[in-house]
Amino acid sequence: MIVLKLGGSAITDKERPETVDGEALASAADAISNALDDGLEGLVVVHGGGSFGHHNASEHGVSTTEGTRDVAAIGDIHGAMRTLNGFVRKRLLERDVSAVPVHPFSAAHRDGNGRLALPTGQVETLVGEGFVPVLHGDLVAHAGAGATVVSGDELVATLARDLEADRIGLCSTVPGVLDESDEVIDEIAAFEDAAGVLGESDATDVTGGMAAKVRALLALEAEASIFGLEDLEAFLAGEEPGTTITTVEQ
Ligand SMILES: Nc1ncnc2c1ncn2[C@@H]1O[C@H](COP(=O)(O)OP(=O)(O)OP(=O)(O)O)[C@@H](O)[C@H]1O
Ligand SMILES: C=C(C)CCOP(=O)(O)O
Repeated sequence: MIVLKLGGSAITDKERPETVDGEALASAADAISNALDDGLEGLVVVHGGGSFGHHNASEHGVSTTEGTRDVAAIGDIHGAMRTLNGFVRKRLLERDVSAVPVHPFSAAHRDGNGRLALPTGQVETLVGEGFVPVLHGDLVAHAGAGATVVSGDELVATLARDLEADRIGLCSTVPGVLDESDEVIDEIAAFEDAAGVLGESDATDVTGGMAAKVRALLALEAEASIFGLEDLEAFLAGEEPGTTITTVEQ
């Protein structure tokens, strides 16, 4: 089982609100379709927001911890992510990938401590039936806070754990985690290894950018890779491009 996140910053045009990067999304869809044609089985796709979702959430003052009870704001933020989900699935369907939507707002929630609960039975069953579920960063019901943002990275972490993923890939707009000289760091085994260079996103981003990504992946038992779009095909073929987030015995 592979859990793959298509970073919002990789598949959208960050400079323009609610604009897909058509070429980038097409190339991601090509890589996925080719890998399935080559025999890959068991793929779950999660995509982030990029120029969708983040600015809507930011305008409404909503983040992973600051919630809203304003139904118009919820419609706006969730609606933007559904729109992007439609674009992603369309590009996959055009290439005969059996992509189906799974919207976290309808299934997941956070408890009063902000802990995420995401049922994964439907995702597992869909994969078993030959589908490619396509989830997305979203809003979720949050006890005591209304609705808060859940990032695609958090969804990846939960799915990877519950579905016992063999491989986890985060395809972003950068070729990996970069050091002070903008060189890709091959391996990160502890947050301290890269704490000095881990920052937020350059774009409007309510979910914490690269630092949050590395933190979420370090908590997992399986190894994960962070890489750029140009390495998606290699990752799906079994290679470990970009930065590998290694696991520590727990
Ligand atoms: N050390 C670092 N190495 C690489 N990128 C970094 C680093 N520190 C901060 N960043 C920022 O993190 C961004 C990647 O995180 P971001 O959350 O934007 O990615 P994404 O998952 O592709 O997008 P989204 O969150 O919209 O789904 C990079 O574009 C860069 O601006
Ligand atoms: C901003 C929203 C609603 C989702 C963000 O998901 P992410 O881009 O994976 O952090």
